[in-house]
Amino acid sequence: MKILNVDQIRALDQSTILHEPIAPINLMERAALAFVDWFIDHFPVTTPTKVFCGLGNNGGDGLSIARLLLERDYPVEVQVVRYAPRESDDFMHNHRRLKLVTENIKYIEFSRDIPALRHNEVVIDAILGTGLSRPTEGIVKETIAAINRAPASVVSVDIASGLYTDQPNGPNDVIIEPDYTVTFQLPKLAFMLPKNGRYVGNWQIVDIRLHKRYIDLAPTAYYFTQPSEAKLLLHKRDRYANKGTFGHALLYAGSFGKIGAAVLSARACLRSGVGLLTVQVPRCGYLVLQTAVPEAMCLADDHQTLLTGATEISSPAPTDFTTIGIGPGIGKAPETLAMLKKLLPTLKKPIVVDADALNLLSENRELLDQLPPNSILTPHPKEFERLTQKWDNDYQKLDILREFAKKYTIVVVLKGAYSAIATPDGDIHFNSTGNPGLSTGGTGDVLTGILTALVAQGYDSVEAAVLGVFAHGLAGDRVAEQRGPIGMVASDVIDALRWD
Ligand SMILES: NC(=O)C1=CN([C@@H]2O[C@H](COP(=O)(O)OP(=O)(O)OC[C@H]3O[C@@H](n4cnc5c(N)ncnc54)[C@H](OP(=O)(O)O)[C@@H]3O)[C@@H](O)[C@H]2O)[C@H](O)CC1
Ligand SMILES: [K+]
Repeated sequence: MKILNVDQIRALDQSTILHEPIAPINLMERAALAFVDWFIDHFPVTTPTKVFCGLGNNGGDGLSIARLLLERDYPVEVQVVRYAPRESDDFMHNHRRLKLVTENIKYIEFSRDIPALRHNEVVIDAILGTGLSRPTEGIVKETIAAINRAPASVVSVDIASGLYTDQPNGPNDVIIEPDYTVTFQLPKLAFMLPKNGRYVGNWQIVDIRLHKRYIDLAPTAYYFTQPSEAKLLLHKRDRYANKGTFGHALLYAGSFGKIGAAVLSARACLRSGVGLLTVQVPRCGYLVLQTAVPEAMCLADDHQTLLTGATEISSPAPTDFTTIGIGPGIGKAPETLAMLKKLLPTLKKPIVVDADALNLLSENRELLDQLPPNSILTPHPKEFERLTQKWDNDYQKLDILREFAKKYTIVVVLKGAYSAIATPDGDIHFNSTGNPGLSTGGTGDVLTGILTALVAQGYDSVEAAVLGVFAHGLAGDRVAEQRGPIGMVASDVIDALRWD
């Protein structure tokens, strides 16, 4: 699913009006109906509801929503925030239609006009939408602040009033903090950014049948992965395939006290369809691996407690493997750094790099140029900051992410909510699965195993990252459904992985 910028959203509106064709007021009515269908599924007809309307089309939506709810016997009061002397044409049209249904339309011009809001009420926020062009001020700001202070539930129409669609807000901007945002047709970039969480709430898309051709042709760098899109990436298995068909992966993982990371990444790799797996661990981990993951072959490093890359038996060369995953639990010992320095220049095929292998790269940035093209790095925000720089806001973070992936011709999975996958050609795919339960030790090791398995099976790196991150988050969602997010452990995620 594409994420369009505010100018494209406006052009999409116009394109729909022109090509369907449909009168603007009827498109507004369609949007209002889609919102109301959602609303009546979530709030009973007895719910006291206050609709706060601005003077533009977001406000026009609000007037239409108020009328439709009144026609469905909801107890609705309309509060028009009169922050400017003029209203949009569609606002006026809906204002006239609403007056046919109710006289109970109040106007907020001064602080004293702002109504009290009780805990059992629901506020529908239709003050400002994607037309926001400056920080809220005056009576708009006061009304928003009063709504935020009130105990009532809040549902924002299209986007929280005061939140920019695709640019950073200022630190002191006053923005609605909704419980829900019901947005039209496509997600907004603002919804994808961690710092905006409190200004988005639980967001839902309602389809208002905007011009599909415009969407299909609209250029964008931002995408939001849908289940159907992830499913399309899945390679079908040929009945005559054999284990050699699905690659032989090599994982470098573990150090004394962190052999569990090797176990988790190995098990996840096997649960993600790799044909054969070899895991190189420090000698102290050899018995653990062979016991905990009998399906994996194991190379014991010469060193008792950490990885040096040397093994006493004549093992296959790293380049003999289909792909390599490196990082889970490996630590940052000088000997392990030496191993990484020796390994990287010999590799040509994409590898998966995580955890302390990333931190070693951060401390030795000249190694970044030696990463094989299309390798996949999986930093969490702190690791990414060490790899690159500090950022002032989430939008700047996305620019840094995009430039970094392009500069080194790599795929970067910036983990978090929502995980952002940057590709070598400058796109960013936001993942749509996952939950806070995944913030538990070892889930990163699981993801490394998954991605290594997918690359070993022949998925190109972007496909592997988009599909692997999606499947990882979806497995976490299954676990959260069964047992709640608290108490989820990384092993549960492995057991909940599905590839059908
Ligand atoms: N395709 C769709 O998604 C559809 C969306 N619809 C709805 O339309 C709004 C966007 O409506 P628009 O009229 O463009 O803008 P807003 O309603 O968000 O804002 C109205 C005007 O308010 C002024 N403005 C901007 N910032 C502020 C501010 N901080 N304080 C006060 N006023 C502000 C600005 O006008 P100016 O001339 O003052 O700059 C805005 O134009 C979208 O969000 C949807 O709800 C359609 O209804 C259906 C299709
Ligand atoms: K709004």
